[in-house]
Amino acid sequence: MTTLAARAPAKVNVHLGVGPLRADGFHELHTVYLAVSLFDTVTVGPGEGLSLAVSGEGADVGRGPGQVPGDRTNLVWRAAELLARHAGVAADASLAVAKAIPVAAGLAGGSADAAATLVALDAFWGTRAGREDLLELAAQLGSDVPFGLVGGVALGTGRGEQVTPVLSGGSSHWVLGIAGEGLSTPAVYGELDRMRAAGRLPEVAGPAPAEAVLAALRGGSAADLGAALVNDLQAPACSLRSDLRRALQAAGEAGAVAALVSGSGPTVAALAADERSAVGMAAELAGAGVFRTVRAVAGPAPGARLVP
Ligand SMILES: C[C@](O)(CO)[C@H](O)COP(=O)(O)OP(=O)(O)OC[C@H]1O[C@@H](n2ccc(N)nc2=O)[C@H](O)[C@@H]1O
Ligand SMILES: Nc1ncnc2c1ncn2[C@@H]1O[C@H](COP(=O)(O)OP(=O)(O)OP(=O)(O)O)[C@@H](O)[C@H]1O
Repeated sequence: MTTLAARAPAKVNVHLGVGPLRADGFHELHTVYLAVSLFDTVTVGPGEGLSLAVSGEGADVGRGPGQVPGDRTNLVWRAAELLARHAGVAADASLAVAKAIPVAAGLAGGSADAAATLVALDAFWGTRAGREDLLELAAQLGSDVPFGLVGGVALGTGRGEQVTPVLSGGSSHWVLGIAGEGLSTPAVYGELDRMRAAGRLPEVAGPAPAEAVLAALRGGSAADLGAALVNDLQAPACSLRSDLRRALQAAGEAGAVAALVSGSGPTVAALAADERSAVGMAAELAGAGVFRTVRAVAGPAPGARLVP
């Protein structure tokens, strides 16, 4: 076999209820993940030991904030080592990741790459890990990685790693706008804790339940979905990056049904009434000078899959 490729999607959290900080350093979540049509691709081939090449739009290789590591700390490399150890095979493969998902944007790009790597190498090495084993390995790599395998629409509980697929009626159309530099996920969770402790946000006993957004997704109406969107990390992300308020406002002015920060940000996810209006909104927002990158996408998209 020469090479094999798998791709995995970016996500938007259409509901992100965050509970108090747990003793293990994570927060209890009730989240609803929506996979959208923006994919990274991981290609694997023969090699002695592991090697990694990173390419793609905005894929700046390095160790700094917002950069993609080109070494064994990359989630692609870590996923390969983990699967090899689990299956008892030699970790021999050349790995190449082509990034389309913006880095440190709250779109779970690194998690998508880890999920795609598990799927590609499981086939390439013939390790035949079962679905449950792959989900377990994914959870060891990061809270968002199991959802990268599952895709579609799913409820995430625990620290986000326990995923249960849910029904949704039809698709939704979004414009993703990325303003300025990336944001660090731990920094945004830390800011939430500080804001709650200082009384700038109410303290919570547990994560906000996701029922309203789940009902809106089942119904399939963009207006209902827009009214139900929740992200507890939006206020801390805006506190760290004041330009995000202006970016959310720009999405509203361009005709979004509703807009929210995606995950830990700084991506703004603007919900459109339909595909046509998403294309129009993307053109308008690209010209507004607020965003560095603008993409029209649709959800739900499939989870990590081999590319035929
Ligand atoms: C913001 C989200 O993208 C929403 O889906 C995720 O919660 C983040 O998931 P992720 O990037 O896969 O995060 P991980 O790699 O598991 O954790 C990175 C750091 O984020 C914080 N973290 C993450 C998940 C969680 N439920 N509580 C947390 O407090 C912790 O400081 C943790 O050390
Ligand atoms: N394959 C990868 N692609 C991108 N970043 C990676 C990768 N592997 C490791 N990283 C590291 O992870 C950091 C966060 O990248 P990522 O693009 O996954 O952020 P994110 O979308 O905000 O994550 P999330 O939404 O899951 O919190 C990067 O700054 C980088 O240091």
